[in-house]
Amino acid sequence: MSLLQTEGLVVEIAGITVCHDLALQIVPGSSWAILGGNGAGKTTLLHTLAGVRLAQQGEITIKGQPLSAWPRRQLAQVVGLLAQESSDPFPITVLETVLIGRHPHLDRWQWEGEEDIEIAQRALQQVALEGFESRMVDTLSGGERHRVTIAALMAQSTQLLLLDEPTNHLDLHHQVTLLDELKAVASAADGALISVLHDINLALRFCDHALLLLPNGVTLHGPIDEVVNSETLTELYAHPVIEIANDEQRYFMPR
Ligand SMILES: Nc1ncnc2c1ncn2[C@@H]1O[C@H](COP(=O)(O)OP(=O)(O)OP(=O)(O)O)[C@@H](O)[C@H]1O
Repeated sequence: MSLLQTEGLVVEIAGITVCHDLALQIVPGSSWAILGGNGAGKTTLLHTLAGVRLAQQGEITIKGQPLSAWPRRQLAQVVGLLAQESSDPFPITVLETVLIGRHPHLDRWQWEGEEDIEIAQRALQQVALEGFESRMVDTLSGGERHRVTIAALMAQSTQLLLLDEPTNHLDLHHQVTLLDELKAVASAADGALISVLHDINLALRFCDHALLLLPNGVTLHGPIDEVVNSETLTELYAHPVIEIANDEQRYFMPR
């Protein structure tokens, strides 16, 4: 069964059609990239798939059940969203922040238990922040803060991971290792990932499928090796893109 499916999906925002009549099928084990220029509507689409905003038309189903029929708490046990920016309205430690990821798994008045703390600590190890548990998040660097947010998502233990620019603020090493870790988390849950990415070469490395958001709601989706090439990328970014290949991998660069 698909983890996520869309039928006839129409998403619009601010007079822009993000997608028109989109039929997607996201199955366990797959890793999707959403690609498009600035303002194409990648975040808007991701938020629509997460149930944070409503589509103009069409159906979204999660594990065979309409998205709108999922109670919020149960949905948060299956679908996790890594938003582009996080805010810290009050003083909070790293461990407390990661434990927020456990809330969908707790009853309304239940405190986090030993197992939740172990899960949170494991997530901090996965983002290479062990030892940071009692640090206040407002003292962290941008990259460290972002890794805490990723750890909270990992601790949420969902099958479907929706990632909005997961490599923001991360250096080259952490881009690669954290995408590896996120893939491993999804794989261990027999799940899938959908990532908004601006780096085509990271998308080729970590994703097996791609959804391209072209102008006027036109979309192109399928196996990444079939839909990503210099012609489609040149159209997507309205900028000439060239391909360079070796025996193992294709790379794309702006001309
Ligand atoms: N709350 C809002 N009110 C009005 N317009 C909005 C709002 N949110 C987004 N938009 C507009 O909708 C369009 C799509 O925004 P979105 O953030 O989904 O694009 P994106 O593809 O993720 O962009 P980027 O690559 O720059 O992050 C943009 O033109 C944006 O200005």
